[in-house]
Amino acid sequence: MQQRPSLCSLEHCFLPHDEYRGYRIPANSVIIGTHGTEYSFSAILHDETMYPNPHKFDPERFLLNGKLNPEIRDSAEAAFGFGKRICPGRHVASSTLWITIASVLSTFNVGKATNEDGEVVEPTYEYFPGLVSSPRPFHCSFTPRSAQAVKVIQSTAQ
Ligand code: HEM
Repeated sequence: MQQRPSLCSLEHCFLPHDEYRGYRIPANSVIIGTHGTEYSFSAILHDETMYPNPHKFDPERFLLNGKLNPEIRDSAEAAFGFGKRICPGRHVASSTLWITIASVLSTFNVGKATNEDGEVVEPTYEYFPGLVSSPRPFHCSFTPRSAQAVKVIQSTAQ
């Protein structure tokens, strides 16, 4: 089974015993924040009360009249962890994702793949299982947006 390695550590060992909202946490318990898993509807990022139909790819759920909807929790509030062990790479990660996605979308039309008969191939939306999951490979289509975009893309090839 193929699984990408992760830079980040999610699990923490709780040294003294403690109590949180009436739940007893014995000493040395392993604590893992439930950010989200591909099978879960209760994890923070798949909370149906906050994100209806949480497994649907639906970026518009974060928008209201073309702007960020303040009623919808920003997923970055949970995706990078919490408290003193929050991900120290979160600003690098967010900026890198932003510039990478913006660069791709400014130069390519991204869409579903077609087969040899010209029929649209629906993506599978399947994930590798695991604590940190990633999508299984799927076919899609990248088409340069213009002749100018082709020049920009070619200028980046070494
Ligand atoms: C989208 C990309 C990333 C996501 C979603 C992510 C998410 C996380 C999460 C959930 C944790 C655990 C926080 C906790 O226990 O509360 C974590 C920890 C960590 N991350 Fe990231 N991370 C990302 C990128 C990066 C990058 C680019 C770096 C380094 C350049 C990095 C370095 C670390 C380190 C060193 C820790 C352990 C921090 C500690 O235990 O004190 N991460 N990350």
